[in-house]
Amino acid sequence: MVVPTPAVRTKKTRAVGIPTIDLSSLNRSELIVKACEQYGFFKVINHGVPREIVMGMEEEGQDFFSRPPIEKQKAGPATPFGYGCKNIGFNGDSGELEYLLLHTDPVSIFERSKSISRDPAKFRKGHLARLLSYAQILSLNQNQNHKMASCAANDYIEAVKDLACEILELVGEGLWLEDKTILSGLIRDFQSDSFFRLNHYPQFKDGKNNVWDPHHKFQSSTVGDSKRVGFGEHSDPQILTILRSNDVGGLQVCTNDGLWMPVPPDPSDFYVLVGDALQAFTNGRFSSVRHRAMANSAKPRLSMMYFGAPPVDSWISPLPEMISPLKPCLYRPFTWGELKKAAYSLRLSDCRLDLFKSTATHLE
Ligand SMILES: O=C(O)CCC(=O)C(=O)O
Ligand SMILES: [Fe+2]
Repeated sequence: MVVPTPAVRTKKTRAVGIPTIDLSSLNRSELIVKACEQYGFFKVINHGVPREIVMGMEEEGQDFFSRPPIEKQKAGPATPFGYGCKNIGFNGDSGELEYLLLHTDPVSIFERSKSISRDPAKFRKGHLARLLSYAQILSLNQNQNHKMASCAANDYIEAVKDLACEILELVGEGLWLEDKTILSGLIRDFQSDSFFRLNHYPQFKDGKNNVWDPHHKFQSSTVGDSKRVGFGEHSDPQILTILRSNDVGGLQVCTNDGLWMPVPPDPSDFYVLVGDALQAFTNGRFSSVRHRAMANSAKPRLSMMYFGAPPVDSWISPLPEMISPLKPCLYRPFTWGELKKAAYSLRLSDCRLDLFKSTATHLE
């Protein structure tokens, strides 16, 4: 047995600039690497994801969460995929939110589609990934405009997956990796274990003073003094997260000096978060960003996360280019399945990557 390090906690907040990367700029790969090193977090603009695709997904998400609980529960419990309310994970973490967690892996969704669809043969025609997600959304929508919903989800997932891959290829370029597609290849893999998550944070009626006002800077007291946690402090275990929210604030990221930085919402752009797996691949040159979402707004917040992950059996270990006599290998090789299992068996805020350090203390 190995013991994870307790999480760093802090109550302070501060407003500082968020690194913003123009994906059409010439020096984008250097800027991405710099942002991943300094913050493990950045915003991308000029990303090329069409607005209609994003808005289509937002509408479907809003429609889903506006339904009565009994309808939402038809998506099945979120253990691990489906609809969840307040409970996060399996170990007692909770927050002021409801969510829908979907697997983007075509094979497992295909399996699920057999028990969902009234006409499974229909699902076997055409491109699997498209048809399979269709099956999941169909289960949520029953007889309602499910075709539209399935297209919205598939289009969105495809678009953000492409964006994640483009960013990972730029990371490969910026790090001078011999194979620039080594990381993107993992999430493009047919068996990639990537997830898609929609979080809905209901409005907070007493939170009038805490509404995000785009015309004013965050005051340190605005978010820092607000106690309602929507999604507690954690890092994402996957390679990379592509996050987008409606125009309501709540996301905060933890800086290297342990301060919470409020992230202004920007419905037209995406935020990118380095996950634990990328920290391991880069031998700690990038750090996964600790983040949380507060739920203090007088308006409901809807966020959408694409978590880019490798196939369950694929190995994660520091890339050869990241190792040198001065930077010895920090992590032993492990599979994504092992890291995921560690994440499921620990609390949300635990630093599960510590379990895989070369020097981790093994307690028998
Ligand atoms: O809803 C958000 O803005 C953040 C949620 C989050 O960090 C997650 O689902 O992993
Ligand atoms: Fe997260």
